[in-house]
Amino acid sequence: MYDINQWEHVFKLDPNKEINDKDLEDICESGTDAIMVGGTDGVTLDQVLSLLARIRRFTVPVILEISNMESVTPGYDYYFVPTVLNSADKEWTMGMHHKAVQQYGAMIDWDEMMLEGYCILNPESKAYQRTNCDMPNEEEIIAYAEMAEHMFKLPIFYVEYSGMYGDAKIVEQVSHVLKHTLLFYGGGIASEEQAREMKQYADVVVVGNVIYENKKAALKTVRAVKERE
Ligand SMILES: CC(C)=CCC/C(C)=C/CC/C(C)=C/CC/C(C)=C/CC/C(C)=C/CC/C(C)=C/CC/C(C)=C/COP(=O)(O)OP(=O)(O)O
Ligand SMILES: O=P(O)(O)OC[C@@H](O)CO
Ligand SMILES: [Mg+2]
Repeated sequence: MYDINQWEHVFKLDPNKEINDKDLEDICESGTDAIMVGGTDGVTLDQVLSLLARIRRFTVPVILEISNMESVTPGYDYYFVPTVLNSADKEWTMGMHHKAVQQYGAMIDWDEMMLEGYCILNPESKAYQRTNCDMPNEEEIIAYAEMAEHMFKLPIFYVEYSGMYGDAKIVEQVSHVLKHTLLFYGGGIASEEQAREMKQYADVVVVGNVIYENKKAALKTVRAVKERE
């Protein structure tokens, strides 16, 4: 299913982490709507190519979430490009993007590329620290979501708690101000209950680390999200 508007569940695989063939097969055949390949650090072209070749044995759509230009390669179904809205540095909102477009603009298929407006809310996460984020309060988070929807018209607003289960009330508030922009939630989902709770408000729930820590629990999140009325 290649229509992102229909997606509800995505597994995120970190190219910088090992996964054996059986686990990869179970994840790809789980009924998830897509596999996203991405991580904050240590992402190399070799890892990104190798995961792509292994995931391609299955029919699930596969997305590269770009974290650096060195590891971009053709062959993915979609390219998701993060722009970190609560970063204090222009570099992470549009600076790297500006350079990338100057260098690779002619090669970009714009229909395959989607910008994700990230709001990173876990100060302990690598992504928060790497991109020099500021911690927004509730009103500021809502304002970022409104900007994503009405000013920048981004296809995706991503409430990111990478590594930590987040505040469902915030996700609920954000859901009220988004109509066209899809709401992605990711961070710390390790059980069916958590997946179900965040799915009440998010269009798409993203499940990452638990794949490597407890595959059985990870697989159950797919059913939890999809069973919901
Ligand atoms: C060859 C070909 C097909 C070319 C075309 C490709 C294409 C579509 C190019 C687009 C050009 C473009 C605009 C590129 C953007 C350039 C770029 C590098 C932008 C910066 C992106 C960015 C802000 C990265 C920062 C890191 C970040 C926010 C990553 C998001 C993923 C994330 C939060 C992962 C969480 O993992 P982590 O925190 O590491 O968790 P662990 O602790 O578990 O690892
Ligand atoms: O790894 P976890 O904490 O599940 O987070 C998923 C994803 O939002 C990370 O970018
Ligand atoms: Mg991770």
